[in-house]
Amino acid sequence: MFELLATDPSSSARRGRLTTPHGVIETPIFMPVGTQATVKAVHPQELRSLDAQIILGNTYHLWVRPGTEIIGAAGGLHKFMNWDRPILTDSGGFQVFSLAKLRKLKEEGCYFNNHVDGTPMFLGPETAMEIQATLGSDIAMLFDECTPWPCKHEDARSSMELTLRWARRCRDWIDKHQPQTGGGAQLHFGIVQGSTFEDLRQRCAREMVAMGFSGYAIGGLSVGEPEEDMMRIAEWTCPLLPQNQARYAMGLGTPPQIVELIARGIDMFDCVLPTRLARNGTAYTHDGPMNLRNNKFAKDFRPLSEDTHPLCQGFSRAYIRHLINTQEVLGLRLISLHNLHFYLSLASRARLAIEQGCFAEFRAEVVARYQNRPE
Ligand SMILES: CO[C@@H]1O[C@H](CNc2nc3cc4c(=O)[nH]c(N)nc4cc3[nH]2)[C@@H](O)[C@H]1O
Repeated sequence: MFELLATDPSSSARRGRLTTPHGVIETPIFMPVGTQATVKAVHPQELRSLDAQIILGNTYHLWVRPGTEIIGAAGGLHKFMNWDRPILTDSGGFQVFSLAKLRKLKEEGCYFNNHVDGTPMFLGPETAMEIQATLGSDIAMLFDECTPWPCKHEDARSSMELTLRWARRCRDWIDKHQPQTGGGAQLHFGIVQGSTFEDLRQRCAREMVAMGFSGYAIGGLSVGEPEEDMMRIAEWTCPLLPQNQARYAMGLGTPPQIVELIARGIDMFDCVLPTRLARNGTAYTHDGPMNLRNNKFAKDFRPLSEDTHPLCQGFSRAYIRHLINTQEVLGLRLISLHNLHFYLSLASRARLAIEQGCFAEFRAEVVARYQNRPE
């Protein structure tokens, strides 16, 4: 259940609260990505110290390895990974198209050879629902086709119509196998497709909402489309999604993109950038990304940042640069913790700004100060 707690007079930003079987999520929220049952290099207790309220898992990856038999025998994904707060699992559609080999897309679903050992597999709407029921995630995403970008209107339409037919099959599966609602019941989010076409996005939103899910994601974003298209798609779609349900922009984004999407009515975000870029030495700051491998930090003994996680305090830029250059594990851990702190506190500052009626000033400050070029 999603409660709308406050709205911003200067934009479509909202302050909300989403209740799930493993806990309450305050929105707007950033969700650290934990694809293979771990947020890379970060301990669950560190995630709690970062105030991570919900993390992501992935159906495709966990089904391929270690497999649902093992995770089921462990009692589900929470027990398996020792994480007792909410988990959202993506349905696997995106990863099948971005990772698997020799894919054959059919009406019933997708046949492919998995990316690890080439074993032939099949993933369709009902299979994706069954896997996520076994994982026991708090929020399960419907099985959809992430429409590639760019594409022609007719291709976007047929892809979006396939996503709607698959959504119907997910709906029927849920009604048959998980009819209970509330309490410990798994939530299911629909995913709106339609590429960069307003008519398709609006038709998909209307038909997805008519099937009645617990929340809605905007899919088909962060696939290479220009930022202005990303923002326009959010503007077209959010007004057609229920005010009293959560909206989730999948795979997004940079700090300014997140703030601009909050302003357009998005409540939930996931992005690999804070953890992925940490592994190549890039730390986020309010003034933009800072690549610590750069020679100019060789004798820079200032702290990583004035605004960082307690576990990252006491380490200089020069020291962290040394760790990254020598592939020392502590280097990627420190920057991962710092970047997750940056993204999670950005969301927390947005929540406070909406509550205090100063979101417009917060938005202007974040966007003006952040320079997309690495320092
Ligand atoms: C730009 O970074 C690359 O791109 C990914 C982020 N971008 C992204 N767009 C997505 C769209 C969808 C979708 O339409 N449907 C479903 N079910 N899941 C999705 C997951 C998505 N993730 C990162 O993984 C990274 O590789």
